[in-house]
Amino acid sequence: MGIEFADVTKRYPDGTVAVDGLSMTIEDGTITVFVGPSGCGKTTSLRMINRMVEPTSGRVLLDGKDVRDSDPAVLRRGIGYVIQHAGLFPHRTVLDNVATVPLLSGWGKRKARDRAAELMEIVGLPAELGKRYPAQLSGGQRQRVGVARALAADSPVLLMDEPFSAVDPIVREGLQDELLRLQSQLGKTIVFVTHDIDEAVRLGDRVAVMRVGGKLAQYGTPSDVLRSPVDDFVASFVGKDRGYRGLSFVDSAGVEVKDVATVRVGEPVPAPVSDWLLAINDADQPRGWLPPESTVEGSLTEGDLVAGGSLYQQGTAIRGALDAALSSPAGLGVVADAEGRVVGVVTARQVLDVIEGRS
Ligand SMILES: Nc1ncnc2c1ncn2[C@@H]1O[C@H](COP(=O)(O)OP(=O)(O)OP(=O)(O)O)[C@@H](O)[C@H]1O
Repeated sequence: MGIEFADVTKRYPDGTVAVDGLSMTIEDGTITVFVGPSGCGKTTSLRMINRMVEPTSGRVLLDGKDVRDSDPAVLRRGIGYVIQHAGLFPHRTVLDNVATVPLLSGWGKRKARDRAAELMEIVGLPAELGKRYPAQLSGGQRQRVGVARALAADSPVLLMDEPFSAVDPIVREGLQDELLRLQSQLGKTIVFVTHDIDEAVRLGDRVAVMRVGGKLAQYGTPSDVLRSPVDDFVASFVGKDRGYRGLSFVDSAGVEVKDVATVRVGEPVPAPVSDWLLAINDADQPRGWLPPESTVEGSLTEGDLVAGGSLYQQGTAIRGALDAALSSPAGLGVVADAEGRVVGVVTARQVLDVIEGRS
């Protein structure tokens, strides 16, 4: 089910223009991510799809039909919706929260609960939590219940407003992976809001970068946005490509691995530090990153370092290379051999080039 914004503007009663002349088409079966700084109109745009917010002018079309022609309650029942603070029913058990929509759709209690149990497993919740009440869960667990509940609706359109923002990075990555895996099976039209560009390029088939004032700054594939930002705002939002050069070779997955400047923990650091330096230990394993402009008195200690991102092990699935690049504070994904020794680095752009067959 595709979605179209046709010159949509939303001005709130106090005069705030939250969305200004938005025109874009969201393709059926894709994940489209609205990303941008706080207050740029992402949530407002999302809520105009299910009529929680009505446009001041312009039209929102769902499957070619103006959403204003649908009864809001009926429209919302047919669209899954996940929000940051999951909005669970406090007096229902977790299992019954997840089973809400199947029950409303007339499934028997048993079947609805079986499905809910399956969904809990899918989002990584232990079965025994099903008997608890939402207040007895951590924030991250509640969030996963919210995702499971929205998936239970099994609607062709899923709206997700910062669904993973409140969970810790490891859990968040797991949820992102689950979402991608589910999406590869289900092919829903997912509209996802985040302020996190890494999350946006990781999840999005298309990324819509918005700027404050409710204007669409750029709309394209993650690689379009990373490779060819249309202006300085988008360029600074997606982060600069640090253009590393050096000796390189091509990994078995086709990624060109470049040299990286390293410093060793326990040894003095030559001044000045003008770029990110990768800190390694005596076994040549990565320990973290030393930021530009750092001053280190005496020998380098782990306390001087910024924690590194994930490691990409040479020859493993290329996805890991992208994760390593996107999760690295230096924008450089660390490539390691089977013993965890540093081989070199890759950038997200390089990996995207390989994925797209352009290099
Ligand atoms: N009900 C409202 N009344 C008045 N102004 C509002 C209302 N809701 C949102 N706004 C304003 O509209 C603008 C866009 O808000 P919106 O929540 O859509 O942005 P956002 O990009 O989702 O931000 P965030 O990432 O902080 O949630 C902001 O300036 C916000 O203050």
